[in-house]
Amino acid sequence: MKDPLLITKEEILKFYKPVNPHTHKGLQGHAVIIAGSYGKIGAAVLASKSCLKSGCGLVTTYTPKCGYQILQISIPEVMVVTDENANFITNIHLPIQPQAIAIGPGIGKELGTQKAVFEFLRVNKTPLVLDADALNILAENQSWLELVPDNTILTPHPKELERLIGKWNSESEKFQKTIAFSEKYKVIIVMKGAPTYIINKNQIYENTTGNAALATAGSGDTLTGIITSFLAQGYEPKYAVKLGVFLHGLTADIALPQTGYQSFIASDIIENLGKAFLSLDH
Ligand SMILES: NC(=O)C1=CN([C@@H]2O[C@H](COP(=O)(O)OP(=O)(O)OC[C@H]3O[C@@H](n4cnc5c(N)ncnc54)[C@H](OP(=O)(O)O)[C@@H]3O)[C@@H](O)[C@H]2O)[C@@H](O)CC1
Ligand SMILES: Nc1ncnc2c1ncn2[C@@H]1O[C@H](COP(=O)(O)OP(=O)(O)O)[C@@H](O)[C@H]1O
Ligand SMILES: [Mg+2]
Repeated sequence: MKDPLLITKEEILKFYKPVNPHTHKGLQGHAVIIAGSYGKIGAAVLASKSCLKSGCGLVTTYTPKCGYQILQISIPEVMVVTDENANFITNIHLPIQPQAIAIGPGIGKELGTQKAVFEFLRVNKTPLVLDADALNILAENQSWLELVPDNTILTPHPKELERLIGKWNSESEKFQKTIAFSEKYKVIIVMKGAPTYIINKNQIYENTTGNAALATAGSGDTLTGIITSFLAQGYEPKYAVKLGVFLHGLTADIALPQTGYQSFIASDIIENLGKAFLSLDH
């Protein structure tokens, strides 16, 4: 295994694009977040808000009917399209053509949702981020991975990774299996953890930001929103993923002196995105 390349501010600044003063929301990208089910609409809220707060021009969230008011009231800037089902997603129909789509946070594994994910993957050609239950559904239906576009970004935590690639007996076996999976399906894998690694075929990158404050519910959901935002803004997947992982971790490093480890919650990631961006501009 090659030594990982470090994701540092210096590396990020090689491809980071400051916002063009003449841009408008139509140029800043339109992202769709497919997320949520009864009791887990918070995952949709966190992913959608972090997507908007990372510079995406327009965000549409696709969620079951029970998420409609929650989303409209908690984030008025986000547009909402609802599924025909009240409590979970059963049939994904998007009335728009976005530049990037994320699917998975909080969607659950109901049979109807599994079928909707299959139908979606069968027709979708848009750059994609797969997280949480979308990964769990794919782990149980591995042949569907053939439907995933090249350079799709997968963001498993260790348990989700294990469901996808099987158990490992050592760290080096974990990397070997993840590299093999990335090569087989031509996907980019964010191996979330402390630290987070990015596996892009046989390239390995190690993130240098973040701390244990991120060990809190919904912090992965916000990472999904952030990466999807950069994909929608036109960053190539290999750059969207590095910028997303780096800034996500940086929010926790910035917040730590104020929040300590214990009182930091996923909403603090979103709250500190502004300072994280500003630190790239200086
Ligand atoms: N507010 C909302 O709406 C929220 C909604 N959410 C949504 O809920 C859904 C279920 O997601 P989930 O990740 O909680 O459940 P699941 O996939 O069974 O994994 C849990 C198991 O994995 C392991 N594990 C995890 N991390 C690990 C690590 N770093 N290192 C090592 N092990 C680790 C750990 O296993 P253990 O150590 O306990 O054996 C743990 O028990 C999903 O759709 C998500 O988006 C959540 O985002 C929360 C906020
Ligand atoms: N101890 C830690 N140090 C650094 N980052 C961490 C730590 N614990 C968790 N994280 C980060 O927090 C996020 C957790 O993601 P995930 O488990 O999917 O959360 P959720 O599903 O609740 O949103 C990942 O980005 C992971 O790297
Ligand atoms: Mg998660």
